[in-house]
Amino acid sequence: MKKALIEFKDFTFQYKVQSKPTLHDINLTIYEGEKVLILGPSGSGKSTLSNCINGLIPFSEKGTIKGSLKVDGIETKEASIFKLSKVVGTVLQDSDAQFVGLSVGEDIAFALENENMPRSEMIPKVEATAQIVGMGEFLEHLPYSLSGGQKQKVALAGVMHDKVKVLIFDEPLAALDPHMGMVAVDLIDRICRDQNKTAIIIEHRLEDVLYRPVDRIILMAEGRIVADMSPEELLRSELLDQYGIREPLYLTAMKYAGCNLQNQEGISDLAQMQLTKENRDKLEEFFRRQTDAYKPELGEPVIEVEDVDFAYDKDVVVRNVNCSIRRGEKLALIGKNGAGKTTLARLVCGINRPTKGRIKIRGNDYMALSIKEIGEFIGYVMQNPNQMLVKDIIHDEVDMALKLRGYPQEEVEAKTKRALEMCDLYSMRNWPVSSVSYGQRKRITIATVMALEPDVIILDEPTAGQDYRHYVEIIEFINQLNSEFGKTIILITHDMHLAIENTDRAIVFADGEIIADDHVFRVLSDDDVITRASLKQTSLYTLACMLGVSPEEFISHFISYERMVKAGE
Ligand SMILES: Nc1ncnc2c1ncn2[C@@H]1O[C@H](COP(=O)(O)OP(=O)(O)OP(=O)(O)O)[C@@H](O)[C@H]1O
Ligand SMILES: Nc1ncnc2c1ncn2[C@@H]1O[C@H](COP(=O)(O)OP(=O)(O)OP(=O)(O)O)[C@@H](O)[C@H]1O
Repeated sequence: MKKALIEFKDFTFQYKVQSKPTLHDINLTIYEGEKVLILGPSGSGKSTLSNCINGLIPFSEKGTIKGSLKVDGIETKEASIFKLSKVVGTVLQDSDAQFVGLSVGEDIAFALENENMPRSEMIPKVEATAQIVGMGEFLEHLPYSLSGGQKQKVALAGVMHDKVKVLIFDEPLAALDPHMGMVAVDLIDRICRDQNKTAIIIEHRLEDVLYRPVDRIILMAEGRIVADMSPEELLRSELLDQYGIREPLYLTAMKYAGCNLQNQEGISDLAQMQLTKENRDKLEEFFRRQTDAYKPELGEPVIEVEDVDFAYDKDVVVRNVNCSIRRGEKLALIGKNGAGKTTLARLVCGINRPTKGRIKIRGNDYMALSIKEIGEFIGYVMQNPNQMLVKDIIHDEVDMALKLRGYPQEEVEAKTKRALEMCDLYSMRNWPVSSVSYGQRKRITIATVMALEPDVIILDEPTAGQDYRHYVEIIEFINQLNSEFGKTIILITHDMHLAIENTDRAIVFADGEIIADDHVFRVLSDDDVITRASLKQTSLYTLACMLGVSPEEFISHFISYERMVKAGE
């Protein structure tokens, strides 16, 4: 019989600063060697649950525990965080908070140094590990000089040599490019199987995590466990819908086609799934239905990037970039980690200026404009909310830029209230920023930028860390800004699901250069671009191949059909 490694019994936890418990009556056993996925809406207590397992609660985050939690036989509230760190390793949601070394190499070597491994043995191990996550050339680099995804890759490499029995991954995929996301899911799978480790994965991207099988899915809502079942059972149930979890794209397509999911075997593993005759016929019929391709109406160019290069010191990281973005466009900047997407966004906002070439805003060279002046026209929501937040209270954070710009008090209040309401934060406006979850912090930064009502909005991974309800709200809100107010939207994202459903054009980056600029569905049907830019096909592509129809046409049809369904809602 398998050994119980993590045992919650009638466990309740209340943060010191909260008036009610965040976790209620948790009864949960996780066995040695299991791979468990935790799903649940934002704020449902997923990170709190995992921080109880790794000991951050109650040692760093104070509060009251009732009931019992044993990890490898240790009652956590009676142990030290040092003792628990020998059993549990964590890849945190915020990779900035994760770095312990002064360089990439030192960081990856940390666990090995703790074991006093001789340098001659350690160096090749560190090099090999860095190679696996694609960071072999960055061993000497400093943490601050890495892109968001590069930091996440180092964090993953760092736990590969941990001798711990349990590994927790808190949203490991959010910052990784699509191909690296697949590598990470595979890596986690291999670590579990080869080293018999127990893995707990918290992730909103169900489609991406299910690239490799998981044993169980635990669904949390409002601090309680509401389901604990196999992926197969969960995907067949109504629970994803009921608790607002985004389902994989192929399931959406099957539902649009009217497929019967109850008698469809292998529904959690698309690669192995054998479509029933009935479902195949339904999907083929769905594909034959005619829909009009959607054509957005676009205005004049608002941003023009001409022959732009940019170098940090001597390293040229963006090379010969040319693109023109028109008023009212909704486009995605996609591509490999470290390819230069964030750098381009920073250049367009004037935070950095080109070392060669020029950028025009509304037809004029922007060199004469200050960052503040550019900020009136272009709003930029950064990838990591913790890099943007400076105030203690949510409301003060959102009204700060309006006050700095000297708006009359009444207008400041009205605009702040509107932005808070749009981001579902109004009821929390007087809360301290420090007491809300990562996903909630991301929404604060979106509200901060929205309050200024800029014409162009650049959002760096806007949906990372969001549950589906907030994902939909944010996306609908962004779509509304675009369709009703003609705002130009630029999404930097690794989420191909998001790009396919919500943008009309993708600019694809690889190694500092633009390698494609076309419709999203066309880009995602081009094998060469996918490989060079470290992208991946969505499950719609796989489904089209199973049906033997053109993936490009199938995806294009799916997008038009979905827009028609949404327009009718
Ligand atoms: N350090 C803290 N101090 C006080 N309250 C906290 C703290 N961290 C989280 N909470 C509260 O606990 C609740 C659950 O937060 P938690 O981070 O566990 O949610 P989550 O399910 O991981 O959410 P997300 O998907 O947004 O990361 C939140 O509503 C939050 O207000
Ligand atoms: N402050 C800095 N100093 C030196 N190099 C930097 C700095 N910031 C970024 N870089 C480097 O510039 C390159 C481009 O980084 P950028 O953040 O633009 O990539 P990205 O495409 O947004 O990546 P990701 O998808 O991982 O967020 C990377 O190789 C990165 O290491």
